[in-house]
Amino acid sequence: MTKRYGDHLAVDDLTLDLKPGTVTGFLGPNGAGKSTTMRLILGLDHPTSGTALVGGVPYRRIANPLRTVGALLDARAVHPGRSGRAHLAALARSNGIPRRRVEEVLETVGMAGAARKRAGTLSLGMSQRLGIAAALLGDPEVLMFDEPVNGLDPDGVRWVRGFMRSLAAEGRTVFVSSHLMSEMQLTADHLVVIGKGRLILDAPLADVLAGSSLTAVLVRTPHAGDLAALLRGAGLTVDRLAENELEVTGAAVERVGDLAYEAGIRLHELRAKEASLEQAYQELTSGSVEYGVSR
Ligand SMILES: Nc1ncnc2c1ncn2[C@@H]1O[C@H](COP(=O)(O)OP(=O)(O)OP(=O)(O)O)[C@@H](O)[C@H]1O
Repeated sequence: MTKRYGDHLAVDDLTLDLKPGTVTGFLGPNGAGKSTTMRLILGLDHPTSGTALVGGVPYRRIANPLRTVGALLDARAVHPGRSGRAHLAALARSNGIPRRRVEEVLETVGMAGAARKRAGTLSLGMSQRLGIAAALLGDPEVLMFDEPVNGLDPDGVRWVRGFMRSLAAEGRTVFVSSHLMSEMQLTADHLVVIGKGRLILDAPLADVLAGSSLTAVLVRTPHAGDLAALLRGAGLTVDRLAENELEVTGAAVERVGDLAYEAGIRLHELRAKEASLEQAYQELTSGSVEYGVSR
């Protein structure tokens, strides 16, 4: 899809395929086009060119959309004078969803006790929970959340994380945007990164972390000199951190272990030191075009 506002390209020739059974984390700097992409998928805005399909169908053609796609874009977009329960009941009625489902989702998100409060008086965290409840109402196969942990306390953050994982484990397609790299590292299986509306990266989380130049293998051995020479000979980059400690880049932990074993070099420690997603993300979005699109 492409979305142009005047001469500003908010989404620039973006192609994505979101898979069931997966939490796809959607990352990008402010103004990158994440919310716009979600709005385009939900038919809240029209792409300038291209299409978004949900299960092969444009959102606007889905008969009971809440039963197919649940979304939380803006937790405060609820009538402030209505109770959480009344809000959910209205949504259920207009989408042919049985009334008992309202109590179920209130229970699921842990706000049954606050269901009578007017939406306008809820804390941001409780509003987020109400928004998640609304997204779940139709028991949809596809769930989209724009910054769902925004405003949540640590307990709430942990709850959302576990919840996203369990939705994906049930085979649902979960698409979630966030600014919190550390959070995505714990939540997502797959990452999509955009910058200035363009796709920068579309890859499994594990590949992103492994591909970062900051990912290294740490080795402790009484024969650090011999091992360093051996690994350099095999084309790897080796830093000697201490008398008996090396940091190796350019190979996975298995390769380093195998090379040492074959040369009969005793190891006292061998472990992968993963780059944090934060670091990998910074490498990716540092603005250089040479990162381009990679899969
Ligand atoms: N209705 C609109 N009219 C004009 N410009 C818009 C409109 N909606 C979004 N934009 C612009 O499109 C770009 C992408 O905005 P969008 O909200 O999708 O980014 P985002 O990645 O969600 O950002 P954030 O992380 O800050 O929420 C921004 O430059 C924004 O100003």
